[in-house]
Amino acid sequence: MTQVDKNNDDIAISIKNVTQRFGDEGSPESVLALDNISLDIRKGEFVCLLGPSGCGKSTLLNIVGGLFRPSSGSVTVDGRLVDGKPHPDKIAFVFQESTLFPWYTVIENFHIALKFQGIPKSEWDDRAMTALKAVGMASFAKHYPDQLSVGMRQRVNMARGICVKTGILLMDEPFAALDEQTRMVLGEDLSQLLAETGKTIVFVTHSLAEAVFLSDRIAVISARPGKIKTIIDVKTPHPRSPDFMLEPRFSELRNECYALLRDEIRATMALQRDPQPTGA
Ligand SMILES: Nc1ncnc2c1ncn2[C@@H]1O[C@H](COP(=O)(O)OP(=O)(O)OP(=O)(O)O)[C@@H](O)[C@H]1O
Repeated sequence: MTQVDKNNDDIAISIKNVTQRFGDEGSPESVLALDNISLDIRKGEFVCLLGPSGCGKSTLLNIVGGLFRPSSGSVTVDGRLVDGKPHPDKIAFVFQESTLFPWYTVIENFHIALKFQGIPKSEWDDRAMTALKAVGMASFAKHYPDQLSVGMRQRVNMARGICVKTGILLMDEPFAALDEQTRMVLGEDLSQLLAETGKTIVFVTHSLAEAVFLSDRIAVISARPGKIKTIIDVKTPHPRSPDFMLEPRFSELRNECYALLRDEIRATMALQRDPQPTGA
């Protein structure tokens, strides 16, 4: 399914007919990971990529982030072609594992990211402390990463992604290693930060509840080769409070996502049991 927004000024990321094949077509190791994906993401929008394991969510995120070039199709960010090169002035990443440098303190880790972005030194502390306060970690600025719990490290990691002045944040299962309560609190923090900063966020998750709680739109992706199966509009403004999860609409959307995914998960399991011989 193609989702195209007609108002180009409003579009932060435009993904057009992106197909990704790993390995040479016809060779035994060839994998068609993404098949003709098109999606326009508006400025300030929060879009989740939701789909079964191996459907190509991370591959798509990495192509959008310029970590590599797709086999065919294109991605533009603010109208500029992302040509297999990272654009650290426009796009920041937050990964599942904390990517903090262990030999620097929390605040020094922020300084490095801000320096890399060319932000004047006079702004570093203000920016870092504002972001750390937003995730309740200001009193840990002088700690080293290994003095923090996994959840605390990931809060810092998220705050660092937010404090840099890119308009776009790509988040690949940033809460996957965390317990459910911490995930919920960080989800609330993220919804608040989204409302305050107006960043465009593309977020990969396996959690249906997380997808519904955070997203403006959920792109449900089919089993490999990944295609957009449907787009679900959530239509509740940010910031969202935990009360949103008690609304009947929340359960309805969650159930809708599950109904859409169930067959895809079965298809993935069948593919894993009985892999296609070549090129699938
Ligand atoms: N560098 C690579 N070389 C070869 N195949 C790859 C490469 N990266 C990904 N793949 C394959 O492409 C497919 C999609 O992988 P990807 O990691 O994007 O899926 P995903 O939806 O993010 O999975 P998960 O939810 O399990 O993290 C998988 O079959 C994977 O094995």
